[in-house]
Amino acid sequence: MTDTSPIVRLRDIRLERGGRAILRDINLDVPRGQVVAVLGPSGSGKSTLLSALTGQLVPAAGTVEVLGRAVPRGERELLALRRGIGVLLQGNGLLTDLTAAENVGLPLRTHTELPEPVIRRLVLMKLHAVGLQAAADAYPRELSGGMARRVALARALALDPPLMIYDEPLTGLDPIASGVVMDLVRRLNDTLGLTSIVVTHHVHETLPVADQAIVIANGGIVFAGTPAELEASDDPFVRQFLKGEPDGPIAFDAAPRTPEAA
Ligand SMILES: Nc1ncnc2c1ncn2[C@@H]1O[C@H](COP(=O)(O)OP(=O)(O)OP(=O)(O)O)[C@@H](O)[C@H]1O
Repeated sequence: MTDTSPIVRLRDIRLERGGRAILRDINLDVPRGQVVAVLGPSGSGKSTLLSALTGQLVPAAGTVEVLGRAVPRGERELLALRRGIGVLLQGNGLLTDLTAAENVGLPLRTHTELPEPVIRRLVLMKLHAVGLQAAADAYPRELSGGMARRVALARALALDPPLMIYDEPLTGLDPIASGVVMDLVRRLNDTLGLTSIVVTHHVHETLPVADQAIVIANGGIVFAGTPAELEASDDPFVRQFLKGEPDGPIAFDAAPRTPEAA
């Protein structure tokens, strides 16, 4: 039977950093199979939200369920959960003295006891999935920014996680490389049966491949809906964010300012 429960479920979440509430009253369901864009101005708390999904940040209030279970506290259980979450971080995180293939093979060598020929085969499959099989023996410095991002993506996919999290996947990429990466995010999501959460402020590159979008601002979710609904919204928060205007209901420094957020 197909599991129709949300792959991520947040209920009444409050997230604090340094004793200050960054996000409050967050409720969110991420349905399986979707690409969900998490948008918001710099400093609004997008990365903070992600850290609650991976168990790096324990909420001050509320519940977080990922992959059908409450995010655990224990180190061993957290490691098991994280094997089911592929994370592509902003800086790629590729090891410079390893080839593309060795970078992609790293999670397989660290977390499985698969024999070397099987690992080699899996690595080539992952590189093929991102269109870079021919670059297997190249070092990161020999790759363009877009290619390096795709190698990092192949590595995030190495353990076949059902949930992919992308934190600003387009940072530093030109428009063509950005298009290639976002197309890949969508295609891999659909062909591998994944769910993808894409945190970004690259709204116009991300919305075309997203099923749902949420906008975070002023310490909460100010919009949740489809990209078409987002574009059509006349909510002042949404309009200000989409137009990138400094004046409006979103505080310029994006720090929560209301008394209850203190
Ligand atoms: N370790 C920390 N201690 C204290 N405050 C923090 C910490 N990390 C982040 N913050 C604060 O939390 C707020 C949200 O930061 P966060 O990185 O989640 O925002 P973001 O939306 O991901 O921003 P960006 O788009 O710039 O990456 C910011 O005001 C930031 O200064």
